[in-house]
Amino acid sequence: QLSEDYYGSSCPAALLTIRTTVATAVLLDRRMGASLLRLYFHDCFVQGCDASVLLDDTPSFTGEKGAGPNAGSLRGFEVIDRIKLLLELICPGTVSCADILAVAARDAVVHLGGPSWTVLLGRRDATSASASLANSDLPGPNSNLNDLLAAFSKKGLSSTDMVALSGGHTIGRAQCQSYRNRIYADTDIDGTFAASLRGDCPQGGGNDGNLAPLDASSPDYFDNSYFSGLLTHMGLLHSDQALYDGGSTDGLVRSYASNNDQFGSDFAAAMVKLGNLGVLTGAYGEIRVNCRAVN
Ligand code: HEM
Ligand SMILES: [Ca+2]
Repeated sequence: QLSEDYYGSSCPAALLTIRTTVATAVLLDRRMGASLLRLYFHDCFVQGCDASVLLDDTPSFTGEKGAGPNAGSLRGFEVIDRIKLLLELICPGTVSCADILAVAARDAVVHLGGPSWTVLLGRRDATSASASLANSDLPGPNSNLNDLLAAFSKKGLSSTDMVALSGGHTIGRAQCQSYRNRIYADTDIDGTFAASLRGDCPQGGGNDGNLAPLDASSPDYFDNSYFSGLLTHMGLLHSDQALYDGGSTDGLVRSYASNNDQFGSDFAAAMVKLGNLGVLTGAYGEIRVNCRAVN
């Protein structure tokens, strides 16, 4: 029941406002494109695409920001705040934070050279959040292929959707604590690649926050080189290499590595599916005035 032209008469400048704010943010910090894409994924996988991820903790409320996969790692909240501030000036109480996340993710991908797609609109914002669902439903970096397939299947997403969406790791960075296990314990990793990462990510601990690109060859450009990297055993996370490790998804990884258009169209289709998860419409939810707090 989402629709393309949802804000066509109520807030005709909404899409342009989001696009220009995202463009500015990405110009100032290329990584922000990746961070906005991840924010959308972490919203939609927990309670659905309802902006639950944006709610701040209060003395009487614990949201998702402190959950394991999010704490000290999710970025981009200030960009969403800036967009919301502008939209509240031009059409108060109209555009949901959940729709802002969905459009910003699309625009971020486009700005970094990736595919485009139509974002259906009309999501409303949750009045609750779930730290426990964030901990249980977001897959961790040490997941194996079965874990990944199960986590996506739980959301009604296919193995093709899972592999295509994992291609989101064609942009952005991960912290040492997310790939330490991979560079010391895994055997299906390129030796030179592993050695090059070890210096900044000591085995015994420390430097947990040091960053490495998820796609070593073009971390700020949205292309299929993430998949080429998997073919040479240069996936940064254990969960990345799990997609190409002798299992059922090897063939799809090879296809995406050799066909950027196929990756782009499957990624776009899967992003639309992701955007339909658990959406609140009609009388459910609200249009938050401030994305960090319920009205
Ligand atoms: C398949 C299961 C997935 C796992 C296990 C996973 C795990 C992770 C981890 C551990 C990080 C690094 C966090 C840190 O060290 O701070 C990360 C970063 C990232 N993830 Fe995923 N992720 C998955 C799927 C996705 C999907 C579906 C998308 C989007 C479509 C996505 C987009 C990103 C992006 C763009 C970054 C970099 C963010 C930045 O640089 O700020 N991930 N992911
Ligand atoms: Ca959510």
